Amino acid sequence: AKTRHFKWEVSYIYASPDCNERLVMAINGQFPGPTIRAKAGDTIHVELKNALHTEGVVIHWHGIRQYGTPWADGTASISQCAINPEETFVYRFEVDKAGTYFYHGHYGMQRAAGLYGSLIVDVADGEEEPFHYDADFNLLLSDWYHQSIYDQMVGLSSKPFRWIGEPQSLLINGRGQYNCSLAAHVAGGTSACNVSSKDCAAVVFQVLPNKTYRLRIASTTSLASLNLAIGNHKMTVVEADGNYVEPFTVNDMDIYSGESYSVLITTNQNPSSNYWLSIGVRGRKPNTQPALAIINYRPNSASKLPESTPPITPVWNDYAHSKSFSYKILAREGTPKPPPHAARRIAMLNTQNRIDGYIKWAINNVSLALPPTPYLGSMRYRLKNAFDASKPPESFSSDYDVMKPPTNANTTQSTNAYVIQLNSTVDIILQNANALADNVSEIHPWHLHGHDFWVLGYGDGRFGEKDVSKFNLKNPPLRNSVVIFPYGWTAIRYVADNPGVWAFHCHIEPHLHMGMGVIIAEGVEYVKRIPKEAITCGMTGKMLMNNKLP
Ligand SMILES: O=C1O[C@H]([C@@H](O)CO)C(O)=C1O
Repeated sequence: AKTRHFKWEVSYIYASPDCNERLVMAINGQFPGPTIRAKAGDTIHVELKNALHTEGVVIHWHGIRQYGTPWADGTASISQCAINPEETFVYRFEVDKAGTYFYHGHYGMQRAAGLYGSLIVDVADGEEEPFHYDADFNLLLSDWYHQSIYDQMVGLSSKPFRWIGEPQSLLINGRGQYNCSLAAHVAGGTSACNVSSKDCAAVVFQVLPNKTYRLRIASTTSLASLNLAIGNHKMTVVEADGNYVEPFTVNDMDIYSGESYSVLITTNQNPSSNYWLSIGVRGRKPNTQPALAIINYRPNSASKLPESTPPITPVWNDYAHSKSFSYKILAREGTPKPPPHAARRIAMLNTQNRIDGYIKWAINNVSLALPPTPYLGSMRYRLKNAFDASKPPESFSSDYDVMKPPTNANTTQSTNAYVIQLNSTVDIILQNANALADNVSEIHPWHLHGHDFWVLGYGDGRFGEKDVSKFNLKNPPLRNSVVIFPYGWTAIRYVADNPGVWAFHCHIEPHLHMGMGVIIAEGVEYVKRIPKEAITCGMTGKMLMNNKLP
């Protein structure tokens, strides 16, 4: 195994991801940031310099469990202090499992400003993937707003509330089209794109006929749930979130923010043509053009536009279609199985609420607020009053009607955390509900830091004790992200085997900003000495200054 060294600088640059120039957060002047490619067992060493003028920054390595390095998880106020301008922080961690990952900002809404990139882990030398392919491609999917993230954040925390609305464009590897279509010549009804800048030209994937390609697809969208399809080609899903799944073949797939997949495609179509790859919006009434990329069968010219129309995204609220995809995802044989029983079950009700007229999201009526001192340090060194020491609720009222808006929408904000017994097995039931408006319940993709979990099942309506007997303990997929469908529930199980403090939250950037997440802590007393640079702020900063490191 190798140690791979990177020297990165985060700064804003001018770029035109969808042919409209804006400030974009970049790494070493690149947007999206550089792709990290490593082998399982390698150590990644990133010296991250904050070259922003007046704000802090952190980077989260999404899907990497950070065994033994919880301070490298890159979550501001949770695992570390935000890195100040001109300062450098070293992220050093092992990538222990092959798979398709990515990294992104985890401070304020910096992810939505463009702070993201791919992290691909190949199998270790001498190991083989359990499927064959000739070459692979990365597709990092995102959505893009023309409004700055400051404008967005202020709007979300203003009274009256100003919702950010739907994104202006969808991006594939940082490139998209705003209010126009690359396929206007065949699609009709849309205006043709004037792709004047290379920043926003069509992304081209060059292939040879009769080969098999692995598409590594990850979504780091701020808001949008996506559907991806390729004209004339079927896709065989083989990986989800860095875990192998039992292969299954589909014409199109949904992908939610925070998820990653690998699919295999075979280039067995008429080789004299090129084909569209399309991503469009699911789960919210779309007001954003699909993004298109070109599968370019060599030796055709890449600029030869496909003659067929791009695949059409399923209707946004066809949830049956989305569910049928999610339900097909099962563990590949050989995947570790869940323990047969859980020691604790936490039910988490997801609701939209109000505090003094400000709109929030809450879990069991607690809307997450982050403390000035990162939990990892304040818990490790047992500092008093660094955060709310109360216990967050284990469940919610038995008469809560998830099909109706909350009868009492008033919520409370708290920095409290779930403390989990080290090495215990925990079930979490994520329960969706009606939002503030009548007849509205939205998709929320939840992401757990520091662990993979098993997805034991999904259901419609309110979860009940009878549903426990339907849990899939035979071949539940291992993942780090999972969706809850409108008015439905999702059950997960995980083993709390990673000493540290971890976020578990909705991966929709504005929803997290509005409090949609919880903090879980386990075995913090076993965390080895935390690098001082990670905790030199707030109360841990004072502790270090007083030379009181226990
Ligand atoms: O958090 C959200 O707020 C709006 C809406 O519910 C209130 O304007 C919306 O669509 C969200 O997802």
